[in-house]
This record gives sequence, structure tokens and C-alpha cells, in this order.
Amino acid sequence: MTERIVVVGAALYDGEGRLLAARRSAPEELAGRWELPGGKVEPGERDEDALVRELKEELGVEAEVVDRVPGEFPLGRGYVMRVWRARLLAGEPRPLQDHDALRWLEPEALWTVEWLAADVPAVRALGPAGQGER
Ligand SMILES: Nc1nc2c([nH]c(=O)n2[C@H]2C[C@H](O)[C@@H](COP(=O)(O)OP(=O)(O)OP(=O)(O)O)O2)c(=O)[nH]1
Repeated sequence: MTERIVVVGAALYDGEGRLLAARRSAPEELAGRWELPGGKVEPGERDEDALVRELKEELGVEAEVVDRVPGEFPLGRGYVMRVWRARLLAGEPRPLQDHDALRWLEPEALWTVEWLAADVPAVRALGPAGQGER
């Protein structure tokens, strides 16, 4: 049986419709590229719970899931990414783990960072900027 690993990515918005992008610090082949914060769903864990857990671990914030962005985005090696819109409840994101920079992107600035290849269709699927926030 092939193992299929699900990675959840957060389209985390602030109150002004800006999207959080995080720059990966490792592994070497991904470092320097930007992604949606998140990580692997653990066995038996719900996607939504994994997302909230990862945002706490990686960014030190409390967040809540808003809704799912349609689609599944292949990451290679049998991994797929599912993206959920999320809203910041408390705290200011800090790059505590996996990242060395964070940036809040205005709707018109979504493409000013160099996204990981797998994230390009995911970011495109977010639709008109800011959609889903609040
Ligand atoms: N979090 C995240 N990972 C992505 C994105 N795009 C993309 O290709 N990936 C890849 C990078 C990693 O190989 C994998 C996610 O693994 P991760 O290292 O972030 O997960 P994790 O926090 O659970 O890590 P660990 O427990 O293995 O240390 O998916 C994205 O937008 N967000």
C-alpha cells in the first residue's frame, strides 16, 4: 500500500485581508522559497486540528479554521497538500520553526514572493485576494 501523506497549509489572513507567507529555512532544496505555513497531519488527526497545532508550533499564534480551499495540491513523493483559510485570533506570528522570515502580503502583492512550486496553484486557488477572510 502506498502511504499518502497529507500536508495542511494555512491561508492565514489578518483583519485587513493580507495573507501570511512564510519563507522556509530547510531543507536545502526548499530553503529561501515561500510557502503557506502548516505541516503534516499526524495519524488519526483531523486536518483542522493539525492546522491549528502547526500554526501554534511554527508561528506561536492562536488561529481558527475558516473553510477549505477546493482541491488537493500534489507535492511529490506521494504527498498532497490541502489548504484551509484560517483567521488569526491571538498573537503576532513569529518564525519559530521551519521559517526564517514572514511577510503579510497585500492582495495586490501575492506574487511578489517566490512561492514553492507546489504552492503556485494553491495560491492561485485562493481566488481574489482576501476572499474568505473575516
Ligand atoms: N507546510 C508546508 N509544506 C509545504 C508547502 N509546500 C510544499 O511543497 N511543502 C512541503 C515541504 C515539506 O516537504 C512538506 C511539509 O512538511 P513540513 O516539514 O512542513 O511538516 P512538519 O512541520 O509536519 O514537519 P516534521 O514534523 O516532519 O518536521 O511539504 C506549503 O505550502 N506548506
